[in-house]
Amino acid sequence: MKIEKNIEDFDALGEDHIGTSSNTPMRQDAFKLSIEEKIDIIKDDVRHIMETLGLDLTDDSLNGTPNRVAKMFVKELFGGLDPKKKPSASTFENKYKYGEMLVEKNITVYSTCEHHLLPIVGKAHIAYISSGRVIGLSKMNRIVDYYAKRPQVQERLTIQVVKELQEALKTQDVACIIDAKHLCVNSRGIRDVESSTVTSEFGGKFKEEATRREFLDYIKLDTKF
Ligand SMILES: Nc1nc2c(ncn2[C@@H]2O[C@H](COP(=O)(O)OP(=O)(O)OP(=O)(O)O)[C@@H](O)[C@H]2O)c(=O)[nH]1
Ligand SMILES: [Zn+2]
Repeated sequence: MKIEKNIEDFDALGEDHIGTSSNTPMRQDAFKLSIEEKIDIIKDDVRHIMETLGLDLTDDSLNGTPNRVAKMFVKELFGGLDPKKKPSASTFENKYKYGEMLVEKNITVYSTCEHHLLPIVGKAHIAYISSGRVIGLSKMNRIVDYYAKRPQVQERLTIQVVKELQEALKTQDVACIIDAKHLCVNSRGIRDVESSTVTSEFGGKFKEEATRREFLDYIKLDTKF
């Protein structure tokens, strides 16, 4: 396949440039195939995996699985690789002059670990201090969901959420903490059911102890899954 860089598509993905640590590593021909073409190719790949495992795909319970999995990958679990799905982060003027921290906590995170393609399930907590703009509350949940719907490592997801909000809100004063369970740790390998992973990214004023403490006090990090 011809490799061509399509800068517009990458910009729409929210990636300023390809290959830096906080960007999702993408092939340069990532946008050459349509959604339908991707589903068609992945369907055959899933069928191949299942047949290699020895499964009889003429069984009426297994017959639809390759197509089902392909659709789920492209449209659901990894839908955040499609720049068209990027939520519009509508912001408004801070007319009410609200000057304190705003915290959106317990945002549900469903993502997929890029090392094992197993679920990451947890909660994200976001805080920002307005520099003149405010953002619709649901947009923060949508931004988390968009970046979560990719093969991910939790560190990158945390940073991507903060960068997106910093850009939308035109301020560095944004923070995100994610507390999540990785099924690759909980259900296989070391099989530690209890452990979870906490990641954080603190921008601007959140680098200061008092501001960071206020955020942590609001969320109390008592997340239950
Ligand atoms: N830093 C980081 N590591 C992750 C994340 N999700 C999964 N991992 C780790 O990625 C590592 C991959 O290590 P490998 O040794 O190549 O994989 P593996 O042989 O399956 O390792 P085990 O899980 O220890 O059985 C594992 O230690 C996972 O726990 C994440 O979001 N961040
Ligand atoms: Zn994993």
